[in-house]
Amino acid sequence: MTNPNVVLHVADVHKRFGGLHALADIDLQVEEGQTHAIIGPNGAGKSTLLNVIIGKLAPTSGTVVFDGAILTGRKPFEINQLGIARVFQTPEIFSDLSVLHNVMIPALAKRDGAFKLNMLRALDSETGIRAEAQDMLEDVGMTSSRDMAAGSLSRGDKRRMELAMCLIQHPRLLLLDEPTAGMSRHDTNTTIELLKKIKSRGMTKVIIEHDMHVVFSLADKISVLAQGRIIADGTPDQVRGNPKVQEAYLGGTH
Ligand SMILES: Nc1ncnc2c1ncn2[C@@H]1O[C@H](COP(=O)(O)OP(=O)(O)OP(=O)(O)O)[C@@H](O)[C@H]1O
Repeated sequence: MTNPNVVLHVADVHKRFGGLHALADIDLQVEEGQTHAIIGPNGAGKSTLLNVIIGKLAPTSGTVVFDGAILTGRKPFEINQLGIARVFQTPEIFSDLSVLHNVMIPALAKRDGAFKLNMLRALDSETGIRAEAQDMLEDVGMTSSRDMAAGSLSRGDKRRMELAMCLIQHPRLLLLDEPTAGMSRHDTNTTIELLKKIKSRGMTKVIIEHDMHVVFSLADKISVLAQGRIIADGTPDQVRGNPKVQEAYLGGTH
């Protein structure tokens, strides 16, 4: 039976790269308001799965349904417009522009349907979006960096800025690809607190993460991928106690 709380359903998805079966038989159901972590060893298929969800890769077979709409076959910007935003492993930012302007651009692009070069000229006249971008920067604790060139930020601050760039789009589903990669323990803990704050507002999140401290601090549900298949699925306690997971992942080098 279909669970009415499921907002994202990856149904029977396969992805082949030539002879490599990178995703096999993937069935993933993400419930509204939950933080769903996808973990697994290197090469398990996590990024491939995320890329299938956001429309960057077409599955070989199977479908992805978000909030009743079939995503399969749609372009990444169309999927973004339906309410899915992604925080990348490597932030995509405009290095020469200020932090504030970087946060304004996704809001303008969403409003106008696509990014246009003349947006850069119009940035200062967009007072409403400017005020909202300032609020987002306050949320991620970056008000004092507002006028700095984005390229001069530390790695941790770039990632926090990118989170503000996603939040300003008011996504229904936020996809996070290793949000704390390369961060110090202090920045990691700040990011965990920030993501908990977002969760308390009811935003649904799918998170790929290698750091088990982050996963177990944030996740309501965990799906474990190994060699392209989901080998376990459940609450953190269920997954932690699953011998298959311990063998494939937790007991390994991670
Ligand atoms: N575009 C591609 N063409 C061919 N093979 C690919 C492509 N993208 C990924 N693969 C292969 O698919 C498998 C899954 O890769 P993927 O990057 O999804 O794993 P991952 O779980 O995200 O790994 P990591 O934790 O190292 O980022 C790997 O064997 C990888 O080499």
